[in-house]
Amino acid sequence: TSFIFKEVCGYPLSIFFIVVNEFCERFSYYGMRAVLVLYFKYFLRWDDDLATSIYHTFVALCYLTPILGAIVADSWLGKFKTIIYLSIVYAIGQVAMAVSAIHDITDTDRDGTPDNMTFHVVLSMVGLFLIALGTGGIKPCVAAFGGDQFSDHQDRQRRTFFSVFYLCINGGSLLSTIITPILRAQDCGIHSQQKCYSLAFGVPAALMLVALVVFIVGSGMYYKAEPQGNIMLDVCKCIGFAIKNRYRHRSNQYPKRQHWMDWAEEKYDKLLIAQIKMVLKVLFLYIPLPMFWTLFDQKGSRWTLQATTMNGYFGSLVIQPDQMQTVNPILILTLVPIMDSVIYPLINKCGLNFTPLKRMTVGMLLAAIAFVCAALVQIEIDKTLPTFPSTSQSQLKLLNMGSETVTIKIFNDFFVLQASNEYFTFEAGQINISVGHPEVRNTISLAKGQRQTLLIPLTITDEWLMTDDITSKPQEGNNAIRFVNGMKTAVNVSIPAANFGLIEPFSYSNYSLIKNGKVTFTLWSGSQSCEYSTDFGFGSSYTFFIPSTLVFGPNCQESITAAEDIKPNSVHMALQIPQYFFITAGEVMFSVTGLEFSYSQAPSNMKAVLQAGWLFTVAIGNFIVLIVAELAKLPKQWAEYVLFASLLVAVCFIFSIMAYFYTYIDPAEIEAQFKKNVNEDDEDNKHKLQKTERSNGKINVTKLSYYNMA
Ligand SMILES: CC(C)C[C@H](NC(=O)[C@@H](N)Cc1ccccc1)C(=O)O
Repeated sequence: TSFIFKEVCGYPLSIFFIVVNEFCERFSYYGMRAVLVLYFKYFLRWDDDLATSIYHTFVALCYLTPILGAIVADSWLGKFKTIIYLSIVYAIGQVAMAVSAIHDITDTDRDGTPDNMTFHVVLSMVGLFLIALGTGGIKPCVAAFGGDQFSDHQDRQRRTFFSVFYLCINGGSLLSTIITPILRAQDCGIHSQQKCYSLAFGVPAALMLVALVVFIVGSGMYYKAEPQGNIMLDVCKCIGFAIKNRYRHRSNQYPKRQHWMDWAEEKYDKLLIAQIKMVLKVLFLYIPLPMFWTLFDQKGSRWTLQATTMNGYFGSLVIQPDQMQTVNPILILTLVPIMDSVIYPLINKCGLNFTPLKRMTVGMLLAAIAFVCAALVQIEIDKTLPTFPSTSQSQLKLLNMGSETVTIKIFNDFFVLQASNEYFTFEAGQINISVGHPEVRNTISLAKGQRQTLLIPLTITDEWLMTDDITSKPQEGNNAIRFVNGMKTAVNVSIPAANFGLIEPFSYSNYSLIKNGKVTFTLWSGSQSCEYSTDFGFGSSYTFFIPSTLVFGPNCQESITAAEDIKPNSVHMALQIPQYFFITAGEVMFSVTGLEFSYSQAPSNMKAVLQAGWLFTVAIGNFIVLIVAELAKLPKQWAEYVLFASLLVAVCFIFSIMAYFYTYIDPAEIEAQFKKNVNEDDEDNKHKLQKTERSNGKINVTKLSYYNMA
């Protein structure tokens, strides 16, 4: 097809539209993905399990649909039309998501909650399906279409294009993962104000429309390779025939052929057979690759959970656990240019031939190192975690509600205390406790696997109270807070974000979860009030004791005491930076290189198919996470990290052997030779034909017997 070819600094101008399109599309995808789980949980009101499994199913689907997109592009519509049509599907999906998040549509009683949840669920599921189809479908086409814009001699420019392409992916995703959570946190609505998920989905929808428009604007400048018929069907038929024919001629009387695909020669074109051999060689090499993605994609799950047990204060800035993920695109934006302009040229200067497959091997090793770092950080975190009772044990803490210290005897140990900050561990069952002079004895029952606090009343002869305490670290960096009222009157405790309710005399409240930062509690007793302020870190639990001697007035800061049930997270989130650094350096070497490798090694009519094969390794990697995590169930998280690192090192070893035997090819060159062969149909020339292969990244000329050209 005809097109206007314009070049800027040696690069086709058309790629400008392609990279801008990718930037907007990735903004749209990652922006929507960033708030998806919260939308499931808080808007659709699904539980954590359902929300997580639908989320992962959606992500997996996004990496399975590239196969569909590639088949449509390579065999029917061509990449250009496939991108346009599927982008429209994609944009409709994003708009459906935005509409599904407008609570006012079904909020007939105007109480702020949707009244017909089925409408919202169905619309959002349809939306997600369309998005998965769209994003997955266009993904292999956009990268391959970009690669198509370069001519055969523009190898260096094409490599740079793939790096810039990767930068755009990460620029778009970085911006959107910062922006959409902010949009979600706004209040909006017609009849009542609710969290603005519709805006958080609406902006990605708008960006997808921008992506589509930008892509269409560049239309006249693209080189559009024509689709060459239903290539996938031909490939399947050809492979099927080769297998059948080989089986039919299994007896020793038939001479062996060099490659099992050569058994298709009777019926199929030699060029097609050669192209299938090229693709199969690369696909075989892909077998170990999903393991890299298995580790890589745990950034969003395991590493984020790890961050929830860490301290996120960076000076006055507080980083939320899920925000740590933005370190990845930030590092990509810095590492890709450094690698391309400093590290790789430096390695070249040292005379080392750092081939794509060697880069990918190093990338895998770096990812394994990242997991070793994650294990080391986990060991540090584990040291700071509380030791909870085993299933046969119980832990007990004492809180004296009186103003005088009392002597307490448990078995033969004496304690003189107001309150004990530490838990004492016992075998579960009954224990005898004596308190004060004259001694008041009591037998208390300790529950198995529980933490409890014994509240010793003001008058020790009164009934003793036992509270059930928290037995796990509060999730997502929250702090679990409760109050014990030692006063003779009921007290109401509140903060803007939570109300502990009315706490009866000599009684206690339930735990409430509150965020980190400075919190001011207001205590009310009748018309009297006072304020108590304190600072919270991440993941702590406190029992605040209101003594009988408390005087209501401007403040009650001095009187209230805090017992630390669980210490705040003390290992700093900055310690995750090394693991992010290694996984991202690994990603640059593995993923950016792999993207380009998949393009350069694919025959012209199967470029998108190999891109889809590459993305398929991502989908398999995600499934492995689910399977290994489910099967291994290691008691210690650090051990699971070490297991994943070891698996990747083992896989990397296998991959390096496979890579050693891989011969780089130039598909365009081979195809050209074939075509020349057919055109000339000259016996003499045929014998002269030699195969141009790239061995260890350098072009060398060898016999082309493998591809059976002669
Ligand atoms: C997995 C994909 C093949 C590669 C690519 N992803 C990335 O480049 C990630 N670094 C982007 C990212 C952004 C924010 C949080 C985590 C990851 C892609 O999406 O095409």
